[in-house]
Amino acid sequence: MNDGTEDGVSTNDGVRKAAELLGAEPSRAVAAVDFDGTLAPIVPRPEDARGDAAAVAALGRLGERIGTVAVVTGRPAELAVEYGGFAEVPGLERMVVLGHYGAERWDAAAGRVEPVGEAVPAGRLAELRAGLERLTADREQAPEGVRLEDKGRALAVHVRETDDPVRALALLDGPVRALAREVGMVVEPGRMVLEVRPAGVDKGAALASLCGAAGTPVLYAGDDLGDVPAFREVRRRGGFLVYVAAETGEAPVKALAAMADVIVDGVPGLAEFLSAVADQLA
Ligand SMILES: O=P(O)(O)OC[C@H]1O[C@H](O[C@H]2O[C@H](CO)[C@@H](O)[C@H](O)[C@H]2O)[C@H](O)[C@@H](O)[C@@H]1O
Repeated sequence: MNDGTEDGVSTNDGVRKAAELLGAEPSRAVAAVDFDGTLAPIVPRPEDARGDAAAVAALGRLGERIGTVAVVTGRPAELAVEYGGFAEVPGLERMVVLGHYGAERWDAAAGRVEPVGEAVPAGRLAELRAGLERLTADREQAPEGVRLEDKGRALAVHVRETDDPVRALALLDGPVRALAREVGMVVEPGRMVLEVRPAGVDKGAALASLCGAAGTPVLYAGDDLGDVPAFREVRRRGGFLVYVAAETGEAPVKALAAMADVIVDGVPGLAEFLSAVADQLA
């Protein structure tokens, strides 16, 4: 954890404030975290990402003390459950995973994924897949190292493994947006990635449906642009926000840093923070 002095809030103050908020009504309280870059360290290949054992255990410790713990992610819910290693972790027996930015919900208690809302027709996804395959095979528009991740309901174009990711993103941005428009989907930019996903969902709406009525005490932690709607929703509800600053040397996400109550150093910083909040609640 850093001392959070950039925004004038020490992390110790943050731990105390977060524990006070969640502890005021523990049975109603919600603690939700993003997956990649928050609970799982960033790695070059999406399929190699795994939940950090200390961070997952800390989330479980919170789960033993409050009503709801959740993961809100752009990943398919089932994949986040598998990569997160949530099975058998004490305190996560009732956890919720909201996948695909809220288009899927997995409840640990039921052990299955339910779709939320309308799915994009298979034909449009096939059209998008074909367009992105053509684009990423074209070396004039997609440099060596560009990778396509097929997530079923969405596709992501990754540039982390190219020689110059910033240039690769600049080259791909226009063509990816054009393909998204053609199939009526939207582009979600993230850390070294451009994702094409269905419109009509975001992490703010997902979190709102999880929290329900106003007044639910809520803490949220995230690291990327896709978390901005969740940060806004939590701010609107008077909740507590943790920005997980990148450990990989990437530029900070200013919108998150500006709204955060506390800034922690990467996934290990979040593990330490959640664990300290759980200690205070004990
Ligand atoms: O909402 P999130 O849980 O943060 O998911 C957002 C995207 O994360 C993944 O990509 C990111 O993590 C990869 C593994 O560490 C990394 O290689 C990549 O550069 C990051 O952008 C994931 O692959 C995407 O599908 C998610 O949408």
